[in-house]
Amino acid sequence: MLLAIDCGNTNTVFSIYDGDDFIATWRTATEWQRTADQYYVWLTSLMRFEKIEADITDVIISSTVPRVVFNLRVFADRYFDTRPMVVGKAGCALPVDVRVDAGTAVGPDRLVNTVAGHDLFGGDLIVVDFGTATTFDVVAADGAYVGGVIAPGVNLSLEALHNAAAALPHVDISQPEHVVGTNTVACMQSGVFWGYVGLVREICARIKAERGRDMRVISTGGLAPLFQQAVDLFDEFRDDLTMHGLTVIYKYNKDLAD
Ligand SMILES: Nc1ncnc2c1ncn2[C@@H]1O[C@H](COP(=O)(O)OP(=O)(O)O)[C@@H](O)[C@H]1O
Ligand SMILES: CC(C)(COP(=O)(O)O)[C@@H](O)C(=O)NCCC(=O)O
Ligand SMILES: [K+]
Repeated sequence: MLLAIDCGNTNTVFSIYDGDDFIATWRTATEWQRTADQYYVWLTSLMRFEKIEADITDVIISSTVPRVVFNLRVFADRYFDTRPMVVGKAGCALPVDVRVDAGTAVGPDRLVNTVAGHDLFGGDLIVVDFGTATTFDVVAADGAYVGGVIAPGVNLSLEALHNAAAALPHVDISQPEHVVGTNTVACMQSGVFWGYVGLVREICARIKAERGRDMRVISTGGLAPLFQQAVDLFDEFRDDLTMHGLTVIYKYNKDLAD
């Protein structure tokens, strides 16, 4: 069985697959100090709770936080006796080209999203991922990653307002009832929510214009449905897009090795 680990700047998601069958998924906060032993205790107690008996033989990791990779490697080696594939590192080939400026270290999550988007929806795509940052990954007709856009994440924007202005409280994102807020929280929610709708719409329109073609917009991340329900921003939403990409990259490398 495969353990796929998607480590973002805020959360790390662990998913187990048996061949193509999805078995289970769990999420924990990303902390680079966490040791291999801590990962193991956490994961096995959740597996026991859900009565899942998984015989993990392979591990694949994508991490936007370089420092966590060391302990995740030890985790795979010590408890599953396997050398993990790490996206962006030697020994982990990608089934798509990456066409960016020389020396650019593209976030592995963006490469994985590109692979997943191409596998599920073909080419000429914009993949929007609502993570710590909001990323737009541009996927060419042949599936190559050809660049994109990085914008501050939704919660990061709200946190920045709260941290920088003494009178602004901590606020959770939601769709405000009116654009014109009549209290502080409603004003902040309006600024970030409608500002974000505009940001996504404008960036997607400009990407399509710059590339001179229509492109499908694929979204992922917990906040995508919140924006989609307000206005038609995306053609497709896939909650598990990054995980799906990890399974595609795993299979691609397994086939190369056989
Ligand atoms: N379903 C959701 N509803 C509200 N907030 C969410 C949801 N999913 C994630 N978030 C928040 O969105 C931000 C990004 O989360 P996540 O997608 O896990 O980021 P990353 O992949 O960068 O670790 C975090 O602040 C997280 O708490
Ligand atoms: C842009 C990101 C911070 C997004 O990370 P996330 O929000 O998923 O934690 C990450 O993809 C990253 O560190 N990228 C490196 C620079 C680049 O992709 O060009
Ligand atoms: K991500």
